[in-house]
This record gives sequence, structure tokens and C-alpha cells, in this order.
Amino acid sequence: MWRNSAGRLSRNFYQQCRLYSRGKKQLIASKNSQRLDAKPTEKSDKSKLFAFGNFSALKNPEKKQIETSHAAIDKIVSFDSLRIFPTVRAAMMKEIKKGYNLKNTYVKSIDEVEIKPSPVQIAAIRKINQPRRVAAKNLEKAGTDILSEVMEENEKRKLKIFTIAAETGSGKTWAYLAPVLSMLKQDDMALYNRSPAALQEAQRSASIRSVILLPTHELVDQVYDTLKYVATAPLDSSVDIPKKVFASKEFESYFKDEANASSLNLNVFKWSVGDSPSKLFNKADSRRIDVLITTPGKIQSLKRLTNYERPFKYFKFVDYCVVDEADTLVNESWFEETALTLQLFGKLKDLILCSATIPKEFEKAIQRLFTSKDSIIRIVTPQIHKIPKQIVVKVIDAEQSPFHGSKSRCLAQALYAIHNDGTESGFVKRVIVFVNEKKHVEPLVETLVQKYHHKEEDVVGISGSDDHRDRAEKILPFVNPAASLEGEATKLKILVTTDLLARGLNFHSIKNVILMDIPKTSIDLIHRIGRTGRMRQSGRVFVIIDKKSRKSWIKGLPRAIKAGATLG
Ligand SMILES: Nc1ncnc2c1ncn2[C@@H]1O[C@H](COP(=O)(O)OP(=O)(O)OP(=O)(O)O)[C@@H](O)[C@H]1O
Repeated sequence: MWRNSAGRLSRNFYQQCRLYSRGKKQLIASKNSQRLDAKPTEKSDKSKLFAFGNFSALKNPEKKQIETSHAAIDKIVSFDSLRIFPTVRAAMMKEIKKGYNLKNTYVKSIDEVEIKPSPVQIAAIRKINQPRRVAAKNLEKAGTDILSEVMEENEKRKLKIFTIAAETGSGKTWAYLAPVLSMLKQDDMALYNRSPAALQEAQRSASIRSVILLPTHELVDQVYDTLKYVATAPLDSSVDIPKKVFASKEFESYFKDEANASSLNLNVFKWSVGDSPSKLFNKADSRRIDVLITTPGKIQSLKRLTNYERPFKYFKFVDYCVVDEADTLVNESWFEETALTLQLFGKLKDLILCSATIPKEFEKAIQRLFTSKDSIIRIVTPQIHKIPKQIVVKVIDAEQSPFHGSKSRCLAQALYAIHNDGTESGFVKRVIVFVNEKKHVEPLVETLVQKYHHKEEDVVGISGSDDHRDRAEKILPFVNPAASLEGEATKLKILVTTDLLARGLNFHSIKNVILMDIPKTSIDLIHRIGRTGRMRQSGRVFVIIDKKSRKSWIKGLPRAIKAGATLG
């Protein structure tokens, strides 16, 4: 019912979206593929679960799924053992090294650092970037060449759906970029080796090959910055491409043309807040867009255009789509925009849904978005829903003296202690303070400046009420590497914000996060804590509680994290 004769998504999708939003219908049919689905967690694991009442909102994947990932992960220690297109691997290493945090390490130069794949990168790259081949036994059964050719063509076009779920700061962005960019380059090489002119012709077609969907413009900027760098990073084939690659005829003929070996030569485009539709159309008309980074809302805004015929025509040939922060983009308030956007990609080959948590609602939305549970290949890392052990969590009770119930006095004291604790010497210290409500952001900034004498230029507040240009400006000192002090006295920069900036943002080596309020759910707790302790770095989290928020269970959090408990 969902697919037309060519097996693609049918046109009456929109009405069904309405039915779905009333909880009546399933939406996207998809072909069967490997099933590694999660079942309810066994009782025995409950003992290690840190879950409380309606705070608990996470679905724990089944042990079998975790073991599958464990097995895949243990065997691999280098990117060279993973199937990544050679120039993609080289550009990725350069990009990771460019952003690597050498602060307070004993490493003198980045060249001494060996970049190893993180668990989620190993599991995702192995599972996603698989050659699309029909199983030999099925080809035998086919008998005739024509039928086996049709089967191989179908296999190539079959929609494969993957979910990636891995702890915060574990490198999920490259876990999906490496396979997607590799597939784009593999497609380029196949076409080039058939005929260089055919590749040039394809590059002139007004179309979009892959789309990365994110919930906020900050995240669009962040992923775009990564892609903008790798798309044109200069490569030296004599150094960046291992000799053994040239043993393959395919690569040898492709890289003979220096232009194919000297950079990825990909056309990446960010279409974000304030950008007009014509900016997107002109970009696509001038050269095929290899990767579009945007939000579902921006794409759906094209529906309102009256002066363009068929504004969605550019999306007809999208091969690969990533829904990052998918637990946000498929939850109730975003679902319809995301589902309608996915429906535009009628010839999609790979759909990747990526998130740091698996909320219970996420599972329900996925199972209603895709007709049968076994149409999804799930990639879950063993540390999912665990707080990385290198993060130390402390609970501070504002009811104790000398705070006498004042959380802001408690905050001021914690900031003072961080400012004078001798850590991060030689660099400006940066602290992120999370509050639950955006209306509390500015008053807290005021209090820190007026009452606790922090300098105005050292305390910024960011919430959804701010204009996106101001937000982008204010956030820079926290997403860029720490500025060095050059002999000045220690300095503390404070960012007061809400969950708007808790998801996905790759704050650069932030060592301290303070939660002024207990988050509403364990999902928000994981995302807020995950702004520190990223990619195996250390971090500290201070949770301030008082009579109102005082929940004895939160006092058990530090111990639970130390014991490696899974948040529920
Ligand atoms: N293999 C690696 N080795 C070292 N650093 C890496 C590696 N892969 C990625 N990084 C760096 O780790 C940091 C975190 O990566 P990323 O933002 O993708 O994490 P994430 O899992 O998406 O986090 P979140 O769940 O918060 O979105 C980035 O600065 C990235 O450059």
C-alpha cells in the first residue's frame, strides 16, 4: 500500500501522516533486512539500572544486541581495518586531528597522536558500509542471468535502515559520515571508471545525493564545519593513500587522475536559518550537491512556495539520508516534518537514524514509521545509557550551610571553587550551567553579574528566545578550543543555557558542567552531562539540589555512575 510498482514510497503518504498523528497508521514500508532488534531487558539487568519513576524514560537494548556490538568492536583497533574509501579515511584523520584537544596532555605535537576508531565508529562503519550483493545461494536459485541481474539491481536499490545508538561524545558524527562519504566516493569511482565523462555529466545534474537532518541550527553549523573542511582538504596521495590501495585495478585507474587523489572534491551545502530557497536551488543548479546539511523544517518550508513549480524535484535522487539526534526528530512534536521529509527521498538506499539515547517513545515512533520491526539494522554500543566513567558527578545540597537553601549561592560557591582549583592552568576555564526553563536564563546571568560580581563579558545566557546570529556568536568561546591566558590571571567564562544546547553540541574540552535544576527526564540528564567528558576526556558535573528539587535518589547518582550503572 505504501509503495508504487517500482517499490518506492507511494503518493498518499500525506493522508497517512495525519492518520499516524492520530495514532492509527504505520507510515514507511520498507523491505525486510537483517534483524537485530531489542526485546524488553531481562529482569536480572534491572539491578544495575539507575531508574526512577517518570524520570526514567530510556529503553534499554537487549543483551544480545550489546554482545553483537562487543564482538564486532573487540577485534578492531585501527581505521585501516575498516572499509572506508581511502581518501575519506585520510580526510577524516586530518579533521579529527585538527580538532584534537592537546591541552594538559603530555603530547607535544598532534603527529604523535594515533587516532583509533571509537566503539561506535567500528560498529557503525562495519555494519553500514557493506557491499550490496545478493547472497550467492539466491543467485544460484535465480538460474537465468536476466533474473540474477534484476535481483542484483534490486539489491543495489533496496532501502536499508540503520539505527546508531551510542553514548554522548563517542564520535557518532564520524560513525555516520565515514560510511556515507565512502559510499558517495565509491559511487563516483564506479561511474568514473565506466567513463570520466559520465561522472562529469552526473556532477552537472541539478540534484542532491545525500541529506543530513539535524534539529537545531547550531548542530547544522557544527556538522557543516566538519564537512566543509573534509570536502576540500588537500591530500597527498604519496602519503595519505596506502600503497596497497593501488593494488586494486579499480582504485589504481581512479587515482591515476591526480584530481581524484588530491581531495574528496565533494560539494557540501548548508541550508539553514535565514537562507532563501533560491540559495539552495542555485547551488544545486550550478553543481550537484553531494551533501546537504539542514533541518526537516527548512525542507518542509518549500511546501509554502507558490512561485516555483516542483520545488522538491532536487530531492528525487537522494541516495543516503542521516537523521542525527533522531530521538528528537522522531518525537511527537517533530515527527510529521521528519516523516514528510523522508517521504520525498523516493529512491533512498540507506537511512541512518543516530542518537545518544533510546527513549521509549523513540522505539514506538520507529516501529510505527516502518511497517515491520525487522526492517531495521540496529547498532548499539555497550556503553549506551551509561555515563562515561571519566566523568565525576557531585551532588551539592543547597539546604546545607552556608547556602541555607539558596541555589544561586550554591552556584556561586561552586564557580569560585572551580575558578581557584588550579586545573586547566594556562587556559581560560569555561563552565556550562544548565537550567530547565529559558525564563530563568537571563535572571541567573543578572545574579552572577550583579550579586556575585562576575564580569559582564564573562557570563553569557543563551536560550531559544535569542536570535540565531547572537547564539552563534555567544557560543564561540565554548565550542572553540580554550583560549590561552598568556600570563593573565585565571579567567572563568560561564554559559547559562537550557536543553536547547544540551544535545549533540561538541563543546570543546569543557571540564565543568553545573545542573542548577534536575532535568525532567534521564534523557536530558544524559545529554547535559555529555557536554563534558567527550571522547575519553575527563570532566566534572555538579548537580545542585534543594528542598523543592531534593530527590534522595539523585544523591545515589554519583555512586551509580562510579559502579557503571545504566541509566533507565
Ligand atoms: N576516533 C576518534 N578519536 C579521537 N577523537 C575523535 C574520534 N572521532 C571523533 N572524535 C572527536 O570527538 C569529539 C566528539 O565527537 P562527536 O561530536 O561526533 O560525538 P557524539 O557522539 O556525536 O556526541 P553527542 O552524542 O554529544 O552528539 C569531536 O571533537 C570529534 O572530532
